[in-house]
Amino acid sequence: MYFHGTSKVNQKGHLEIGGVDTVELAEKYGTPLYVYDVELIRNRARGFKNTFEKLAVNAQVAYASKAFSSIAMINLVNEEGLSLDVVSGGELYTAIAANFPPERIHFHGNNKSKEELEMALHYQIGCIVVDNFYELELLDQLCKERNQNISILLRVTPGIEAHTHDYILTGQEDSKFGYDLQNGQADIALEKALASKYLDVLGIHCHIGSQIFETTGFVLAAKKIIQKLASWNKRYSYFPKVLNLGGGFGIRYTVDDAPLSPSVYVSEIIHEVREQTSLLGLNMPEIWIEPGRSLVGEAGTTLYSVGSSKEVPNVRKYIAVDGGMSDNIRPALYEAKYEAVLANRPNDKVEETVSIAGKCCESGDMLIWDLPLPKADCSDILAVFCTGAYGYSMANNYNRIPRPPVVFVESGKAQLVIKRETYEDIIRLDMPLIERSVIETL
Ligand SMILES: Cc1ncc(COP(=O)(O)O)c(C=O)c1O
Ligand SMILES: N[C@@H](CCCC[NH3+])C(=O)O
Repeated sequence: MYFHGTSKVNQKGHLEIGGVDTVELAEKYGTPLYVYDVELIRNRARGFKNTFEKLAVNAQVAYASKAFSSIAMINLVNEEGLSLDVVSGGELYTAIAANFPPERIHFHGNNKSKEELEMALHYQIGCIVVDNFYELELLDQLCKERNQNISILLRVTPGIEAHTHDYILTGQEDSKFGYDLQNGQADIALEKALASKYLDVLGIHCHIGSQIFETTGFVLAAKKIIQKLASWNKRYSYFPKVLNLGGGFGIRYTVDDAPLSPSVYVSEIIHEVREQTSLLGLNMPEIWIEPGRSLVGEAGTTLYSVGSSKEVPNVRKYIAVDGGMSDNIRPALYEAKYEAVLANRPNDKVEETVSIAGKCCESGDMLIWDLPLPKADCSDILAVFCTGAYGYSMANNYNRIPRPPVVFVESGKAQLVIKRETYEDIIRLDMPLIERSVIETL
């Protein structure tokens, strides 16, 4: 069994994370429960930052908070001196509520609303990553009304097909995101942005996709963009201060995944940018990246209580847990694979192969197919590894299931950072049906 970060088997024979016994965590906070290994997150953050420092490159590492956003998480990101990428008013609101310095916030999104852009202007955030012509005009107009300037990055799609699941590809030509680098759209966007009195074009952004295991896509994207920058330099006398190459660095969910270390991704990208810029006689821009999954994914473990089971003779055995697609929709959405152990006896001999079902009323609510396990029953706790990214952040209330709490563990201490939702929370926004005669017409 592969253990991430500080996870190990302790003297009681239980799974321990961050020096805390997970069986005790399950007893204290109940299940399902998301547990985050804070030391692992810190080490990843430092791994990215230190590589840039060693290579003497001006850089910003921005945590893509869509992977997991909460006030404590944003506090941790701030403690580690990272910047922050937000993609909605809700993520921005969380960052502001966590007292994150607005000047280190970058705002993404392919359809930011007027209200969201106004919010970003109000808080004077570091930059807005402009995605399309509609946004460019809207932002320019809002800045004019407020007589305010804002820094922007232009998001381009470099026409790269990274090797990953189709649903998490973003850098290809046929994508809803960004200005196409090759068909002239990006040139027009730059002309328009440079002509604006209010928009300061700080740089260019691209993000080619997620859960990527090779450097080829990043390197190719960097090369294509720098070649375009050379032509923009000649044509518009414009050269960006910043080149943001996005996130997408892959992690190890299962034995089949072989991610590179942060230092390899970063060094190869920097190598290419240095080579291309010096070849074309250009300055070295500041390099920004936006890791999400690679900072928090492996740090998260979900603890579930084992419940019912069902044997389909000669086919398979289902074991159901007290969560499912409501706290982890990735298997249903992307056929994502996970590994798991029994937290209360991870070293016990494997006796059978079972499939882990969730409790939602949906046949597709399966968390793991064909998992080798000891014979498990309702006295067992199942620990599913690597659920830290896009787990809580994509959790939902399907079947009106309350979302689980989140606990941070570090150096033998546990802290509840998101409470368990209650049934009252579930009906909080509901309004009763009222007499037709008293309903006001619009
Ligand atoms: C623009 C942008 N930046 C960063 C990320 C973070 O990606 P990941 O979590 O794969 O590092 C995403 C998500 O894919 C994204 O869309
Ligand atoms: N939510 C996706 C990745 C999308 C990343 C955001 N562009 C996942 O769980 O893998």
